[in-house]
Amino acid sequence: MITLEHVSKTYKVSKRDAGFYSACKALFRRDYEYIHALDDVSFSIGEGEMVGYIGPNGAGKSSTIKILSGILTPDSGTCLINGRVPWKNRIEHVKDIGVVFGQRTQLWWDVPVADSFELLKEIYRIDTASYCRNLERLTSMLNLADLLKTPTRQLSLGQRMRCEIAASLLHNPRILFLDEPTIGLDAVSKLAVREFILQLNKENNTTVILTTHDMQDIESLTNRVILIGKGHILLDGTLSDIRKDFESTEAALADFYRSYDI
Ligand SMILES: Nc1ncnc2c1ncn2[C@@H]1O[C@H](COP(=O)(O)OP(=O)(O)OP(=O)(O)O)[C@@H](O)[C@H]1O
Repeated sequence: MITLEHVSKTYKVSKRDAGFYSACKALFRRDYEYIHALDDVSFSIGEGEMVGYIGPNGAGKSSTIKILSGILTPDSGTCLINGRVPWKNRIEHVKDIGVVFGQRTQLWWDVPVADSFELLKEIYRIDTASYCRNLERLTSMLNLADLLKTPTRQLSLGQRMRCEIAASLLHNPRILFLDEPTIGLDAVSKLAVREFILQLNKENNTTVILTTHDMQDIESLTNRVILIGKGHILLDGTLSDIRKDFESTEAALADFYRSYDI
């Protein structure tokens, strides 16, 4: 269903020292630095799988998710999702995927959440019957009834995240990309979000790819983990492959990161 083969991505960023002299110099001559975010990344994920995509800061997780969702084009390599190349068939591809970036919003800041949902209905061209059915189900599962009339800017982080997750699922996607979906949530909201994702996977067989630094998210949601460090895939297995004799997954991961110098 999802295949990524030999994908590499390098960012070219301009660099300059601080200060007026450097700013003037940069007008005439720019220095560039190349950041190899992904280097020969390959994996495949089957329908209905729940996979944790983990690694330290700057490892390349978000870059991978952006490539999988069609936002970013890799420099080399191939990616096929349900037979489509995400960055080439974007319009068709977005109908199949839902994306939640925990640090960004897809809701319009100043309008009530319900209006954002209506806009998404038009953008995704969701027919009215399925929209109403999905909205009703998501409202009850994520406990949104009291939030729908509130403008996004007035929601707490946890409330907003529940609305973000609902927004990403209104069009019934077969694949859900979650990039740190529980960041900053309190314990109750975390549990509610986890429970919801489990239920979604069980009932709809939705494929879920989850990136997070929260090992409890990984432990409770996924049975397969792909570990990336400095743009390379280091491990594709289970949490017990990482954990081995360590007391906690965090300790095992820290040791793993140290041993790979990542
Ligand atoms: N738009 C960009 N321009 C330049 N460099 C970028 C850009 N986006 C990411 N990078 C760099 O690419 C590398 C991988 O970044 P990425 O955001 O994919 O990592 P990540 O694993 O998601 O990190 P985190 O856990 O901190 O979110 C980092 O070194 C980052 O600085």
